[in-house]
Amino acid sequence: MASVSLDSVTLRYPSGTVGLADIDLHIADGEFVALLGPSGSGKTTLLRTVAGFLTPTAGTIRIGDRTVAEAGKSVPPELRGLGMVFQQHAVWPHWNVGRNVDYPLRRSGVARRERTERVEKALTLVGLEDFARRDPATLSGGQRQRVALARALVAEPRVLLLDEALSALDEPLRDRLRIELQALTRRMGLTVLHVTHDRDEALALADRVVVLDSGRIQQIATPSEMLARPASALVARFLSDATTITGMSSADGFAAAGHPLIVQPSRLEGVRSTGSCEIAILPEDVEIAPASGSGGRDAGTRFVANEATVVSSLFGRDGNDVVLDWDGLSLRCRSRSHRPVVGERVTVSVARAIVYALAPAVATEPTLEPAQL
Ligand SMILES: Nc1ncnc2c1ncn2[C@@H]1O[C@H](COP(=O)(O)OP(=O)(O)OP(=O)(O)O)[C@@H](O)[C@H]1O
Repeated sequence: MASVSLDSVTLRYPSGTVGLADIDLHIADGEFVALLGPSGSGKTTLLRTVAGFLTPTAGTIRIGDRTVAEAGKSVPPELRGLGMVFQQHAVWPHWNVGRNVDYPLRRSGVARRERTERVEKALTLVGLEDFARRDPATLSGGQRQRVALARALVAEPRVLLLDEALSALDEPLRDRLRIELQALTRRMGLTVLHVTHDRDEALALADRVVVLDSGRIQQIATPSEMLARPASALVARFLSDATTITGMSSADGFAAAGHPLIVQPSRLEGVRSTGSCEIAILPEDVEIAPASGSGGRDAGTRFVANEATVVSSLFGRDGNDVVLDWDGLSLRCRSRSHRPVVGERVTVSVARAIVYALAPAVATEPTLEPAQL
């Protein structure tokens, strides 16, 4: 097994698009790292650069103590000692399962007897020990993906690269394979780099999660750290469906720009300077309760500043996923006790908000319509 290090890696496509910008990432030997990020953020580009299908424009990549990419030098993928599994089960239909798994060993000229043993061992690892003679066409999606995994593992890779490897599978099969994948890779002590667009999957499997945006690393952290302390408003939005809003921070707390939201100082975390800023409110930090009376605009005249209208209310195992329209602000909350109905008026209070500094260019002056929450 081996570590993977990227130092100042930049990749610019011939079209001029920046795929990766100044990436510094060190994956320890035996670590499971998940790459997350919005569509087009550079996840696949990063994985393919580590794999050797793309050559960085600048920077260095090391696998173990070997430099595999640096200015003017790129070791081809087949010589990097990697195993790879992609979203589409790349299993050759005209070969039986055993032959599919045997392929990397035949290609590297491993002797027949050793190949037989290793194929058997790899199929046993993924729970397909009786499937060597099966025609891939007779397998389920999950079984075909296990064949792909066995073929990646048979060559005893130093690092396993997974590109949306479970994404084409339906639940609950996907859930089962997630469990198997973690058990297997931890037992083998494999270094894993796993690209996924599934936030829960990344958080569930990884020792550390990397969030990318526009080819840049936004945050590297353990799943629990990242959930509790997202490094930017973007990470909070992307990872936790946080609501973000700009405004002014002062000793009196936060006052939103053009919105009645006020958050008391004791409920603010993060950057504590005064001036223009952005806050992120996680869904679990919004508290709602049925509004008293008819709520909202009293007889069409009095505006009740901390009341909102329920736009949607989805049932969830960990609480109801509720979206509110609060004076034009779409606010997402997770309500454990109360499942409101669409159109209902509720009172809103914010238990915690995380403050982020704003770049001066995008700072906005607040229009204050204070409401004490
Ligand atoms: N071959 C290419 N030529 C030019 N630009 C490319 C190429 N491949 C990707 N890009 C661009 O590089 C950026 C990163 O793309 P990439 O496929 O790595 O994103 P991603 O995070 O994997 O996205 P998704 O989740 O949609 O698969 C995007 O702006 C994309 O349009």
